[in-house]
Amino acid sequence: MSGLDRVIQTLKDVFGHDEFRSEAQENATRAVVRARTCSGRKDVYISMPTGAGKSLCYQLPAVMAPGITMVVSPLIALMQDQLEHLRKLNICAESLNSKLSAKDRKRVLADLRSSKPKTKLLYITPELAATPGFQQLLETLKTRRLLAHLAVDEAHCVSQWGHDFRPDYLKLGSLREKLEDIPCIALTATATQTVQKDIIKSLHLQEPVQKFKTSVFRPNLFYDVKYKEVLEDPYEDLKDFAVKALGEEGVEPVKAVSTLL
Ligand SMILES: Nc1ncnc2c1ncn2[C@@H]1O[C@H](COP(=O)(O)OP(=O)(O)OP(=O)(O)O)[C@@H](O)[C@H]1O
Repeated sequence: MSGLDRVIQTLKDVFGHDEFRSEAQENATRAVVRARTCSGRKDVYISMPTGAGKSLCYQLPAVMAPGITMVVSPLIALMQDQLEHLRKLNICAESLNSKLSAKDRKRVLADLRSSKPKTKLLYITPELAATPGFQQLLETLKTRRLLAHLAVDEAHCVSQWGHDFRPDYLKLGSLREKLEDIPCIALTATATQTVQKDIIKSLHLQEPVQKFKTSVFRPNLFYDVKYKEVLEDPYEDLKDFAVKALGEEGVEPVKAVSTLL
């Protein structure tokens, strides 16, 4: 089966989606798949709004590739969400973080040190990435040619111009230097040109970087201000709005309610 067909097959069989959500999602995913197999043009930068399906762009290639994809994520809660999602799909995903029990840590490390690790995606915090113990583990994985990709989620945390600057993200530059042969994928939902430049520089993404960007404009989100002083009955007005939103065709109730928050 050709590489392209395998992408669609994996999308359907493993992730349960009939099609890609957008052209950008498809192009970015295919670029990450190709990054391991062709020389040159390896690193990928993905900027798409929240909920656009950025995670699939590294998770699908991770499933297709032999070896382990390492994912840097800034929050343990975010990691947990991803782990739950992947495990429901029967994808072997693990994490190493400060909240892990000693027993689980031992189990994860034993798998990583085994001759054929089952782990396909390993989620780590930027703090852990910088520790000597982890660097040693990484070196071993690299020597054994077990590293497929390095994905950096919420990559804008690397930039002091971004809204979520995390000093530990800066240490990822030296991690990247040690893994310069491994394709790197930087993902963010919020990146201005300045932040984009910072990400590319700090993570030592190799030029020419392949960039996939979609507009952050979200047509389903809007702000509306009503002064309750001029409303006859503000609660009745809010109730009417909620009922209308919940009843709107094609709008899922949860999304409609979140509009009210
Ligand atoms: N091709 C697809 N078809 C249908 N659903 C999809 C597709 N790709 C992703 N999704 C779903 O879209 C939702 C959002 O995906 P995801 O969490 O990857 O978004 P994101 O862009 O990473 O958002 P964030 O910026 O919050 O990390 C998930 O429930 C995911 O399963």
